[in-house]
Amino acid sequence: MKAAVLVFPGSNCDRDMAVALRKVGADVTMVWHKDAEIGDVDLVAVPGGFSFGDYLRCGAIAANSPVSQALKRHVERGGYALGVCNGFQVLTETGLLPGALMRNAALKFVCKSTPLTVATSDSGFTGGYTAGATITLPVAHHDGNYTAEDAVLDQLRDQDRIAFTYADNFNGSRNAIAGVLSENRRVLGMMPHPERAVDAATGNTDGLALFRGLVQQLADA
Ligand SMILES: NC(=O)CC[C@H](N)C(=O)O
Repeated sequence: MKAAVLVFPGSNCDRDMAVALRKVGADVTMVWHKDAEIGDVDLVAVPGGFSFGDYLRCGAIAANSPVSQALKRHVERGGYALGVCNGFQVLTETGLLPGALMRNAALKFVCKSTPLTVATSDSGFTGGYTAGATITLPVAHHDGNYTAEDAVLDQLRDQDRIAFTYADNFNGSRNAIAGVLSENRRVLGMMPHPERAVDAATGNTDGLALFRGLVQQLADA
């Protein structure tokens, strides 16, 4: 699998993402946000962090970086994209995923490990999990409160595009949504951090199945 990890001023999970991808054998290139081309890759990962200091709205300025136009072209070509935390915020701000991430219900930054339900295993990202399984992943955000209009929520449910839900909906997300898929199921945005859960040395490997599943999916394609 060839992967690119985008890097914005203020990204802080870009290297963790690269480590996780390399762990499952990916050939990883880091791409600075001013680059207008990403190159021919299978996956573009948009990492977590505080791009542009979270000014304006989380992810809003990054969504207007030159590299985000290249990201859109990659997705239009049918490429895979994974946005984690700030990356999920960037994907909603670019319009590549529906909805928005608002301030957490308690208006506090939350940093902890939290249980999630795998809502669908029908995607390249979630195929390595069993639907309905509970996994635990770290979260670290202040704007993770997912919202969308009722019609969008209905569509996400009817099209089986909710990837993960919070078992304990600590941030107030509508329908406890922690991650959503695009219509072609090749773009995933999620607030929890699978890339921080890929090594037993750090106490959790529940994120590994996501990266392994993607490699498997690409190998089978
Ligand atoms: N870890 C992250 O990517 C955090 C995203 C964003 N800065 C927030 O706090 O909501």
